[in-house]
Amino acid sequence: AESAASHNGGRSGALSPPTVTEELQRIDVNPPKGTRDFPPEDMRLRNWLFHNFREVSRLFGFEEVDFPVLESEALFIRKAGEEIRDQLYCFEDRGNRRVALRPELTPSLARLVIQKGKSVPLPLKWFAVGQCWRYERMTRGRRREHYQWNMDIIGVPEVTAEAELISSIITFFKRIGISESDVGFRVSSRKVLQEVLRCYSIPENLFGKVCIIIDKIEKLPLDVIKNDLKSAGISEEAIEELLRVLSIKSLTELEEILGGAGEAVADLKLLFSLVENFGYSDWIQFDASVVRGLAYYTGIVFECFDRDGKLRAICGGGRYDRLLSTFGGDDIPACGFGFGDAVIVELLKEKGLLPELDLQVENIVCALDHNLQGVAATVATILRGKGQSVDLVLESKPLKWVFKRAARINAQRLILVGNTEWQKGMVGVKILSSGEQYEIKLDELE
Ligand SMILES: Nc1ccc(Br)nc1
Repeated sequence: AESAASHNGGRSGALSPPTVTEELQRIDVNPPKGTRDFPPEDMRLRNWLFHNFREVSRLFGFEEVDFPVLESEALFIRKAGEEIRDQLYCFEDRGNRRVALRPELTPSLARLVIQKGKSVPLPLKWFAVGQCWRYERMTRGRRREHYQWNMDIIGVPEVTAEAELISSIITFFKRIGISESDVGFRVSSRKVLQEVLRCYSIPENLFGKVCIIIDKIEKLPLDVIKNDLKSAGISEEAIEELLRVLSIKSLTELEEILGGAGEAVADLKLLFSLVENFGYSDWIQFDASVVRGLAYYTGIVFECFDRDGKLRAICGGGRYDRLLSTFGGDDIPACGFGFGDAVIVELLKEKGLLPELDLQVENIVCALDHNLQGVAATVATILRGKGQSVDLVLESKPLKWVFKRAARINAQRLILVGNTEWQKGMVGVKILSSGEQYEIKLDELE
């Protein structure tokens, strides 16, 4: 009954035929809305992308870290009106804890740095590649998950850290064939806004909220921005000055307006000179309107854009010197960036730079007679022991089927185990690209 049951769809007990509804009850085979599967060809591209993320991180001496995709919701509750908060994928677990699927990696990194405390001497150069989530109403049909590459330097107050991070991103672009004619960095500092707000005695605790409002300046009508700033308690005069400063397009002009004594101008001048030392001046430009949409940035901020203007920001980051102390940690300076796995693929498609990543198996091994299946497995084990990939044919199949599979998996070599050859301790080898074939002793196979 048991074996028969296994043949009627695994239903135990009476051998009644499946009812119509049971047969029609096929699960939804698509992934949840806004999420992606990675079948082999997509997984090869993702692995190629992540390999380049990790290779650049290694070249810059960064250590890989990771955190749970599920975090306490409290890590992401900030009161500055950020989109990331509005779209938090959060819920109450069975222990009545408020938890969230992480929307970004930086708060988790800050948590781990505080947890490690003095046991991890500064500076820290950590990187992570992790899936991040948002719950957005599907009306906009956007994704709800993406993978982010994050690089963070913890414990360095100087802008040499930001220069290093920008250099690492440019190194990544160069590795995959993207040049300064394809993309650029818009760079500014939140200290520009801070110095304006201070001139108008606007309290520091409004700083984050003002930045989040201004970050939407390209997406919302100007009068909405002005109303939001007014509602946040910013005077009309201060609003006019803020908007004037945000339209500045050169450091020289910025210095004329803010004066040369402030940190904003000093930081930006030093950053641009450091980036020039790397030979990367053509990659970056000052743009006072760059503020980024995360409340915790306190200094240099940057984002990378495609010069054709067809895509959303490719990556972005900046300095966040107060984040650790807001979590109750020491006052440790930090900066970092996030680089998503989706826009970069759109850019590579646009530029015809997607890599050719075919499956490649070195050997397909097949027993010509069923009684030689064990020998075929031994041949596979020997080859694998030599570091060679082997697709072992696991069933009795006609040779035509084997050749068809060999072509589909792009095998380089067909190893045939047949009685005639095996009597002599030999196996048959066929090089599938040239058609060359020969017999060889098993212990000479390499
Ligand atoms: N933060 C975030 C998370 C997930 C996606 Br898709 N985009 C942005």
